[in-house]
Amino acid sequence: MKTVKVAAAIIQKGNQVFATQRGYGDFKDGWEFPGGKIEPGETPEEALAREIKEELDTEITIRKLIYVVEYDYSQFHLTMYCYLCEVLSGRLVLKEHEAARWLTKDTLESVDWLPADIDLIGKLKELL
Ligand SMILES: Nc1nc2c([nH]c(=O)n2[C@H]2C[C@H](O)[C@@H](COP(=O)(O)OP(=O)(O)OP(=O)(O)O)O2)c(=O)[nH]1
Ligand SMILES: [Mg+2]
Repeated sequence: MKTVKVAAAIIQKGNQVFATQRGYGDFKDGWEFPGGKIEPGETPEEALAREIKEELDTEITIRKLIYVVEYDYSQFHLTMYCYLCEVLSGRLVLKEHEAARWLTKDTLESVDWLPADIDLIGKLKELL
């Protein structure tokens, strides 16, 4: 099966993290952490900075890798590097997503996460 490598940003502000709702494609309306596919020649961190600029018009500070998701979708295997980040500059403008929410430990499960994110959400609950 094909492996898709993705970098995702868990943008943290105090005890909250920034979740976004997909605005198009196969997983439309599902909730995720912003980010996207790592292109050939890019490090995961480079891909992440580029994706967050494209998707949210925001510069981030990437703090650390906190989790690597490995998940089998029917069409591909997903490897997703998840980084704790902070906003450096910019206003988190939704260029591609249809909605966004700041979630706390207590509201983390109030949105409909993509299937691959479920284990990560459990881990985040411990962390927040
Ligand atoms: N960004 C992101 N993608 C996720 C998450 N969970 C999850 O299963 N995915 C899947 C959905 C997609 O199949 C893939 C990442 O794709 P993406 O659509 O964000 O990639 P991209 O920004 O490069 O967009 P595109 O140009 O391919 O449309 O990973 C998540 O939390 N964040
Ligand atoms: Mg994306």
